[in-house]
Amino acid sequence: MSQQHSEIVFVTGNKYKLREFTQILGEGFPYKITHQGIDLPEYQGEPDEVSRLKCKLAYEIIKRPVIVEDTCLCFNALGGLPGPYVKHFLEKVGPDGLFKMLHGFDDHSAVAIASIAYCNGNVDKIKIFQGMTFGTIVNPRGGQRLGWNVWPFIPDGCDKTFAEMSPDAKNEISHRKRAVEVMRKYFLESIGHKSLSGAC
Ligand SMILES: O=c1nc[nH]c2c1ncn2[C@H]1C[C@H](O)[C@@H](COP(=O)(O)OP(=O)(O)OP(=O)(O)O)O1
Ligand SMILES: [Mg+2]
Repeated sequence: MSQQHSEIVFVTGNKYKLREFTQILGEGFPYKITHQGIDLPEYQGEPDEVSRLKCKLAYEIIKRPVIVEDTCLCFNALGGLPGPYVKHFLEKVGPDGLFKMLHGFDDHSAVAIASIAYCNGNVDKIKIFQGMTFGTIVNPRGGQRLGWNVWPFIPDGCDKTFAEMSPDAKNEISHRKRAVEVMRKYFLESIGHKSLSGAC
Protein backbone atom coordinates (compact mmCIF):
# COMPACT_ATOMS: atom_id res chain seq x y z
CA MET A 1 0.00 0.00 0.00
CA SER A 2 1.32 3.47 -0.81
CA GLN A 3 2.20 5.96 1.89
CA GLN A 4 2.47 9.74 1.83
CA HIS A 5 6.25 10.15 2.20
CA SER A 6 6.56 13.93 2.00
CA GLU A 7 5.55 16.95 0.01
CA ILE A 8 6.58 18.31 -3.39
CA VAL A 9 5.42 21.73 -4.56
CA PHE A 10 4.27 21.96 -8.19
CA VAL A 11 5.03 25.50 -9.36
CA THR A 12 3.01 26.79 -12.30
CA GLY A 13 1.10 29.92 -13.16
CA ASN A 14 -1.30 27.90 -15.33
CA LYS A 15 -4.33 26.47 -13.53
CA TYR A 16 -5.29 24.27 -16.49
CA LYS A 17 -1.85 22.69 -16.54
CA LEU A 18 -2.11 22.07 -12.80
CA ARG A 19 -5.55 20.48 -13.18
CA GLU A 20 -4.41 18.18 -15.97
CA PHE A 21 -1.27 17.19 -14.08
CA THR A 22 -3.31 16.39 -10.97
CA GLN A 23 -5.89 14.39 -12.95
CA ILE A 24 -3.16 12.34 -14.64
CA LEU A 25 -1.34 11.71 -11.37
CA GLY A 26 -4.56 10.46 -9.73
CA GLU A 27 -4.59 8.81 -6.32
CA GLY A 28 -1.80 6.84 -4.75
CA PHE A 29 1.25 8.88 -5.72
CA PRO A 30 3.65 8.45 -2.79
CA TYR A 31 4.30 12.19 -2.38
CA LYS A 32 1.77 14.85 -1.50
CA ILE A 33 1.70 17.40 -4.34
CA THR A 34 0.88 20.95 -3.31
CA HIS A 35 0.77 24.02 -5.55
CA GLN A 36 2.28 27.49 -5.75
CA GLY A 37 0.94 29.81 -8.46
CA ILE A 38 4.08 31.60 -9.57
CA ASP A 39 4.51 32.85 -13.14
CA LEU A 40 8.09 31.75 -13.82
CA PRO A 41 10.05 33.40 -16.66
CA GLU A 42 9.81 32.02 -20.20
CA TYR A 43 13.47 31.04 -20.73
CA GLN A 44 15.19 30.35 -24.05
CA GLY A 45 16.87 27.09 -25.01
CA GLU A 46 16.19 23.42 -25.67
CA PRO A 47 13.09 21.96 -23.93
CA ASP A 48 14.99 20.22 -21.11
CA GLU A 49 17.19 23.27 -20.49
CA VAL A 50 14.19 25.62 -20.27
CA SER A 51 12.56 23.31 -17.75
CA ARG A 52 15.81 22.98 -15.75
CA LEU A 53 16.16 26.77 -15.50
CA LYS A 54 12.53 27.15 -14.39
CA CYS A 55 13.05 24.47 -11.75
CA LYS A 56 16.24 26.06 -10.43
CA LEU A 57 14.48 29.39 -9.93
CA ALA A 58 11.40 27.72 -8.43
CA TYR A 59 13.61 25.94 -5.89
CA GLU A 60 15.45 29.16 -5.03
CA ILE A 61 12.09 30.83 -4.35
CA ILE A 62 10.33 27.97 -2.52
CA LYS A 63 13.35 26.32 -0.84
CA ARG A 64 11.55 22.98 -0.62
CA PRO A 65 11.34 20.09 -3.15
CA VAL A 66 9.73 21.42 -6.32
CA ILE A 67 8.40 20.26 -9.68
CA VAL A 68 7.83 22.44 -12.73
CA GLU A 69 6.73 21.53 -16.22
CA ASP A 70 7.46 23.26 -19.51
CA THR A 71 5.55 22.48 -22.66
CA CYS A 72 6.79 22.82 -26.24
CA LEU A 73 5.14 22.45 -29.62
CA CYS A 74 7.84 21.81 -32.22
CA PHE A 75 7.18 22.02 -35.96
CA ASN A 76 9.55 19.77 -37.90
CA ALA A 77 9.48 22.02 -40.99
CA LEU A 78 10.72 24.90 -38.80
CA GLY A 79 13.58 23.02 -37.15
CA GLY A 80 11.64 22.62 -33.91
CA LEU A 81 10.20 26.15 -33.60
CA PRO A 82 8.09 27.53 -32.01
CA GLY A 83 9.08 24.89 -29.40
CA PRO A 84 9.31 26.47 -25.94
CA TYR A 85 8.15 29.81 -27.39
CA VAL A 86 4.70 28.46 -28.30
CA LYS A 87 3.10 30.52 -25.53
CA HIS A 88 4.32 33.79 -27.08
CA PHE A 89 3.35 32.65 -30.57
CA LEU A 90 -0.14 31.75 -29.39
CA GLU A 91 -0.52 35.12 -27.69
CA LYS A 92 0.64 37.03 -30.78
CA VAL A 93 -0.77 35.09 -33.74
CA GLY A 94 -3.26 32.62 -32.23
CA PRO A 95 -3.92 29.04 -33.35
CA ASP A 96 -4.79 30.19 -36.86
CA GLY A 97 -1.48 32.02 -37.20
CA LEU A 98 0.37 28.90 -36.04
CA PHE A 99 -1.34 26.88 -38.76
CA LYS A 100 -0.59 29.51 -41.40
CA MET A 101 3.10 29.54 -40.48
CA LEU A 102 3.36 26.19 -42.27
CA HIS A 103 1.86 27.53 -45.48
CA GLY A 104 4.34 26.69 -48.22
CA PHE A 105 5.76 23.69 -46.36
CA ASP A 106 4.76 20.15 -47.32
CA ASP A 107 5.72 18.84 -43.90
CA HIS A 108 3.05 19.65 -41.29
CA SER A 109 4.33 17.16 -38.72
CA ALA A 110 4.99 18.31 -35.17
CA VAL A 111 5.80 16.99 -31.74
CA ALA A 112 4.39 18.10 -28.39
CA ILE A 113 6.90 17.78 -25.56
CA ALA A 114 6.30 18.03 -21.82
CA SER A 115 9.45 18.36 -19.72
CA ILE A 116 8.88 17.92 -15.99
CA ALA A 117 11.81 18.99 -13.82
CA TYR A 118 12.29 18.01 -10.18
CA CYS A 119 14.69 19.54 -7.66
CA ASN A 120 15.16 18.01 -4.24
CA GLY A 121 17.70 20.49 -2.88
CA ASN A 122 20.68 20.31 -5.20
CA VAL A 123 20.15 22.64 -8.17
CA ASP A 124 23.03 20.92 -9.99
CA LYS A 125 21.17 17.59 -9.87
CA ILE A 126 17.78 18.48 -11.30
CA LYS A 127 15.95 15.45 -12.78
CA ILE A 128 14.09 15.80 -16.08
CA PHE A 129 11.18 13.55 -17.11
CA GLN A 130 10.09 14.01 -20.70
CA GLY A 131 7.03 12.87 -22.63
CA MET A 132 6.33 13.32 -26.33
CA THR A 133 3.29 13.01 -28.57
CA PHE A 134 3.81 13.10 -32.33
CA GLY A 135 1.18 14.59 -34.60
CA THR A 136 0.18 17.05 -37.31
CA ILE A 137 -0.61 20.77 -37.40
CA VAL A 138 -4.08 21.39 -38.86
CA ASN A 139 -6.57 24.17 -39.43
CA PRO A 140 -7.75 25.02 -35.87
CA ARG A 141 -10.80 23.02 -34.73
CA GLY A 142 -12.61 22.55 -31.45
CA GLY A 143 -13.54 24.89 -28.66
CA GLN A 144 -11.24 27.55 -27.35
CA ARG A 145 -11.63 26.50 -23.67
CA LEU A 146 -10.45 29.85 -22.32
CA GLY A 147 -6.98 29.70 -23.79
CA TRP A 148 -6.18 26.10 -22.93
CA ASN A 149 -6.06 23.31 -25.49
CA VAL A 150 -6.11 25.71 -28.43
CA TRP A 151 -3.18 24.12 -30.24
CA PRO A 152 -4.12 23.23 -33.84
CA PHE A 153 -2.59 19.77 -33.30
CA ILE A 154 -3.91 16.27 -34.02
CA PRO A 155 -1.95 13.44 -32.38
CA ASP A 156 -0.93 10.60 -34.71
CA GLY A 157 -3.57 7.88 -34.87
CA CYS A 158 -6.37 10.30 -33.86
CA ASP A 159 -8.86 12.29 -35.89
CA LYS A 160 -9.47 14.95 -33.20
CA THR A 161 -7.46 17.88 -31.91
CA PHE A 162 -6.83 18.01 -28.16
CA ALA A 163 -9.60 20.64 -28.01
CA GLU A 164 -12.10 18.18 -29.51
CA MET A 165 -11.21 15.33 -27.14
CA SER A 166 -12.62 14.70 -23.69
CA PRO A 167 -10.12 15.36 -20.88
CA ASP A 168 -9.85 11.61 -20.27
CA ALA A 169 -9.12 10.88 -23.93
CA LYS A 170 -6.43 13.57 -24.02
CA ASN A 171 -4.91 12.31 -20.78
CA GLU A 172 -4.51 8.82 -22.29
CA ILE A 173 -2.17 9.91 -25.05
CA SER A 174 -0.80 13.34 -24.25
CA HIS A 175 2.83 14.43 -23.91
CA ARG A 176 1.97 15.36 -20.30
CA LYS A 177 0.62 11.88 -19.55
CA ARG A 178 3.82 10.32 -20.88
CA ALA A 179 6.05 12.67 -18.90
CA VAL A 180 4.06 12.03 -15.70
CA GLU A 181 4.42 8.26 -16.19
CA VAL A 182 8.22 8.58 -16.52
CA MET A 183 8.21 10.71 -13.35
CA ARG A 184 5.96 8.25 -11.48
CA LYS A 185 8.26 5.34 -12.36
CA TYR A 186 11.27 7.28 -11.07
CA PHE A 187 9.65 8.06 -7.71
CA LEU A 188 8.24 4.58 -7.21
CA GLU A 189 11.61 3.03 -8.01
CA SER A 190 13.54 5.42 -5.79
CA ILE A 191 11.19 4.71 -2.89
CA GLY A 192 11.61 0.97 -3.55
CA HIS A 193 15.38 1.37 -3.41
CA LYS A 194 15.19 3.38 -0.19
CA SER A 195 13.03 0.79 1.55
CA LEU A 196 15.33 -1.99 0.30
CA SER A 197 18.43 -0.25 1.66
CA GLY A 198 16.55 0.50 4.88
CA ALA A 199 15.86 -3.22 5.26
CA CYS A 200 19.59 -4.13 5.19
O1 LIG B 1 -1.37 20.15 -23.32
C1 LIG B 1 -1.50 21.27 -23.82
N1 LIG B 1 -2.41 21.49 -24.80
C2 LIG B 1 -2.56 22.69 -25.35
N2 LIG B 1 -1.89 23.80 -24.94
C3 LIG B 1 -0.96 23.64 -23.97
C4 LIG B 1 -0.74 22.38 -23.40
N3 LIG B 1 0.22 22.52 -22.48
C5 LIG B 1 0.59 23.81 -22.51
N4 LIG B 1 -0.13 24.48 -23.40
C6 LIG B 1 0.02 25.90 -23.73
C7 LIG B 1 0.06 26.81 -22.55
C8 LIG B 1 1.08 27.84 -22.91
O2 LIG B 1 0.50 28.80 -23.79
C9 LIG B 1 2.09 27.03 -23.71
C10 LIG B 1 3.15 26.35 -22.88
O3 LIG B 1 3.90 27.27 -22.15
P1 LIG B 1 4.42 26.93 -20.68
O4 LIG B 1 5.45 27.91 -20.32
O5 LIG B 1 4.75 25.49 -20.56
O6 LIG B 1 3.10 27.10 -19.80
P2 LIG B 1 2.54 28.34 -18.98
O7 LIG B 1 3.44 29.53 -19.11
O8 LIG B 1 1.12 28.51 -19.35
O9 LIG B 1 2.59 27.82 -17.48
P3 LIG B 1 3.87 27.72 -16.49
O10 LIG B 1 3.64 28.74 -15.44
O11 LIG B 1 3.83 26.32 -15.95
O12 LIG B 1 5.11 27.98 -17.30
O13 LIG B 1 1.32 26.01 -24.36
MG1 LIG C 1 5.50 29.36 -18.82
